[in-house]
Amino acid sequence: MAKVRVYELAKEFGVESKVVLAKLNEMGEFVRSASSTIEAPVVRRLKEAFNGPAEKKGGDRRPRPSEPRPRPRAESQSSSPAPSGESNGAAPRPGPRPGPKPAARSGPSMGGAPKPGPKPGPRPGAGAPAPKPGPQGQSGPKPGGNRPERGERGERPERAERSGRPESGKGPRPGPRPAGPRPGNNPFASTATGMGAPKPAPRPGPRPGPQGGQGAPRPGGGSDRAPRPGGAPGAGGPPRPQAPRPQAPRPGAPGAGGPRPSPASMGPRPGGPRPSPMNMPSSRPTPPGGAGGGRGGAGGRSGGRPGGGRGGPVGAGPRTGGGGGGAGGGGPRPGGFGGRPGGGGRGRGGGTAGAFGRPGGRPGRARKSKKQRRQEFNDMQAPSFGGVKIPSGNGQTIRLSRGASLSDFGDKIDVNPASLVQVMMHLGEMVTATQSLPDETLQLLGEELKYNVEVVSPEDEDRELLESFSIEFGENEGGEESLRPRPPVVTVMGHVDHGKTRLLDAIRNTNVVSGEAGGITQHIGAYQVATEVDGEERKITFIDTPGHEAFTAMRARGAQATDIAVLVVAADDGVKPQTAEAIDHAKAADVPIVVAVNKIDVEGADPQKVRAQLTEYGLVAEEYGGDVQFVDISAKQGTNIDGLLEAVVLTSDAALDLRANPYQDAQGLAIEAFLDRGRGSTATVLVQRGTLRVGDSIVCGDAYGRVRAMLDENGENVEEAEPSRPVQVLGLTNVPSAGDSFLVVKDDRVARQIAQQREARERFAQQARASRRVTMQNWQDALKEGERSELSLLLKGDMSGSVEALEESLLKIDAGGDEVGIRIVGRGVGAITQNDINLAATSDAIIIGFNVRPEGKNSELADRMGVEIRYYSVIYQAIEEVEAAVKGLLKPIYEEVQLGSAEIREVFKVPRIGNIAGSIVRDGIIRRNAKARLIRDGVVISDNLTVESLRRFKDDATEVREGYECGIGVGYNDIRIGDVIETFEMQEKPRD
Ligand SMILES: Nc1nc2c(ncn2[C@@H]2O[C@H](COP(=O)(O)OP(=O)(O)OP(=O)(O)O)[C@@H](O)[C@H]2O)c(=O)[nH]1
Repeated sequence: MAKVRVYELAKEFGVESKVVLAKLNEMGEFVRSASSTIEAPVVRRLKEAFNGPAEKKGGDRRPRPSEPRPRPRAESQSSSPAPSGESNGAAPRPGPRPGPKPAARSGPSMGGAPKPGPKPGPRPGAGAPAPKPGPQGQSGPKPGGNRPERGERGERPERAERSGRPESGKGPRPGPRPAGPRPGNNPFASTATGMGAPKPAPRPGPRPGPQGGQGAPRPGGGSDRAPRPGGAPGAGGPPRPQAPRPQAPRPGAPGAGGPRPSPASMGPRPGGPRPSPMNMPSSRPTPPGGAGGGRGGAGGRSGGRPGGGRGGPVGAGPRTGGGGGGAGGGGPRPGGFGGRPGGGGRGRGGGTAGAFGRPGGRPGRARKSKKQRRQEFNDMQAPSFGGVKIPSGNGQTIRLSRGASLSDFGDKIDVNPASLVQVMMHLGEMVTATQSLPDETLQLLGEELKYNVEVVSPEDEDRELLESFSIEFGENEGGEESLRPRPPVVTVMGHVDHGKTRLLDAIRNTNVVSGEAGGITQHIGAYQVATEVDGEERKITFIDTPGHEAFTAMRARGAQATDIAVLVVAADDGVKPQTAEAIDHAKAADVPIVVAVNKIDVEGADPQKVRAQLTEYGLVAEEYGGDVQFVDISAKQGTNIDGLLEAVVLTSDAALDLRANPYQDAQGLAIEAFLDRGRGSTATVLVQRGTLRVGDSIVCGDAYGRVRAMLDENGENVEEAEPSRPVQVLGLTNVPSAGDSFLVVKDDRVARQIAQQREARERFAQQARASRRVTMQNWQDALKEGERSELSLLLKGDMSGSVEALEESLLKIDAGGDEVGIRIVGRGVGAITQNDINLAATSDAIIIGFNVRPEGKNSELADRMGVEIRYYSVIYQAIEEVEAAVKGLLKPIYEEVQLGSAEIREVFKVPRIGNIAGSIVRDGIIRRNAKARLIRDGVVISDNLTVESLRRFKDDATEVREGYECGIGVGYNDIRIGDVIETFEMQEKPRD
């Protein structure tokens, strides 16, 4: 739903804007003025708030007799239970009910009161019985009938006055507003009654309806009541928007709503109102109530309500007694179906529609605005997905963040996420509204609904964020003339123990230019060295974190810091698995490789063999005609380190054009960062373009601040850092993450705003990840949803013995046969590392930490990545908990549970949708999306059906209860009058 303004809602609810504002306040939504807009979710809650109370209180609310009805709507809600009489009228709607007039009571019998009624509530969905006017009549007879509320709402004060009956008042009409809350099933429910009506005579009189007797208090019915303005629930049911207000009754109008054109044609049925096809607007069956009314003289007329008329008729007709209707028959309610004035008694009133159709009343009055008609048309056109009607798109593009949920999707297209969940079920995917979804799923849903879904990556989002500040990240400013050469940035990769760390140490100590050895005393994550090549001093920057993990982690974040990879291969060991992996990663990043054949000092070392092996990976040495530099070295002995540096420089010159603009504001990447107790946030950044200076305002990830000081790898202060220079920056507000980009902005305010927006984005993303996090607790849900059938664990312990014992015990857990299993995706000794968390995240595993804890900030990392870590120090406790979780994983056993059945009383052909069964619920409830079967003469004609659509009049209903009419679509066209639709659902059966 689109945003609406407060005054529009007020109009819809039939109250003053300040009442809505006050209600919003109560709900914790602070809205400034009547012209402020409200978000769709709030509108829904507000509607519930206005309608809901009515329902619940239904009975009570009745207009208090005495109450004058000041503001009709408002009051209605507050009003106390009106005397019975009033109840009748009460429209379910929110509308304020006019105060019930004392008179109302008269009708006690109608009682709406009587009924247990309590639930007068007009709640729409509920199907509540209530208000239906028509029903009154019928319902009157039926117990259900009592929904006082409706009546109340329905009426508007004025009307009441006119009518002279105070009582009538009750009905404050719900509303004049068209949009009025839909009463759910009820308003028309009465109608339903209508159907019922035909049935055994309704119970006549019994209802205490205030109004006269209508028996039922239902709105519609109440004879006495003054006509309710359109609202009368009774008849017309809830005040539908269109419903005409009751104006004075028009004489001719048949109370009942006059002839209803409706298709329904159920006409034949005696009193019954015709069920209009549920769906069809036009057809609504007449409201029973009306009927009743019809009879009741008075009531009949009441029909006065413009719109209402119809109700009267129908119902009325038939149920005479019932209705007692007289009462009201329809009385006067204006709006409702109630009879139109004239029509009162008669039933058919102006051409109204049938029960399911629009309210009676003169066509003129009921005339809908263009907008309403268009909306209605659109609704009818709305495609049905799995029984849910959702306005489809027109190929519009909607942008969703990577990992968005159905809830996010719903917000973008103004559709309730619950409907999207159903659509996904229809598409064969069980997902929850808040579950983060993969790109393909979002796109699939978009295709189904005819939207072009564009999933935006975090990098794109960040680019857009910066663009909103007119900042471009990642490009050198200016033309060629502003570019200057910059040193290559190198990462050392290779198999375990092949000497990467030793090589980085050796390079540090071989600063050819400075001639210093061991001068570097600090590890800051990267360092720069100088070497002479062809008599020229050339600098090289080394990332001081060996291995391809950091390299790939950085790339995974969209950051590429490395220009050249040095692949270390031990000459005595040759190519190993991680050597191959490193090659793959470097190639994937399109980074040239220089091979350092290490450990040539070791006996048995065979550098040529390494060259030969690597040709299989596409790395062919220059001496063999290839373009890859191989340098034989000994990191341990410091042999040929400068040869390696030279090879790096030459490769850089040959394969790369490393230039950057040093004259712009600095941009680059955070290599590593930590919180220093004395100096605060300390981040090593690699400047990629521009020059970073002390005093610059910078933002790095979600950290920002002003550069207070910069230090190099020797711990010395640096005033400025040019491209490819790594420096440690002090002055950030918090600690950024490795791979975060940094940039200098014009002032602290911009830095803060960018950082805050990034932080908010990350928080949302984190919430999304956390919502899909796999935990011991949500395993059962995951299993039920068919997402997984095994519990994956990663075990970490303080000793290999305890890890083995734990694994052995866990694998012995009897999880219930083959249904559910335990899978150990990894095990190890020592603290929980980043790799453990990565592995657990990618395999949806839970980490079991036995006497160990995450190292460093890995606990936060696990949180961010949605990985649960459970800590134990007693092995039995771990086993017990895992066992409990696994047993819960046992797949549930389902059994069929009957929900209810409905008899088909009319078949409506709806273009493009198929046949809809105009039915009356005979027992239980009919619930949308429930499974169904079609039974004809006791024989199952079709099984495996689904209640794809369920309507009460024009409104979609979630469920419809016994005694009410509804339109049911089961996606099966061979349905006939007299067939029974039986619905059921599969419920989980507890295991023994
Ligand atoms: N003889 C000899 N030993 C070396 C040489 N380079 C490294 N080593 C030894 O090999 C072992 C592993 O060296 P590291 O530098 O830790 O290897 P690494 O690749 O960093 O290992 P990981 O950090 O585990 O991946 C150490 O004992 C080094 O002393 C070398 O050139 N010659």
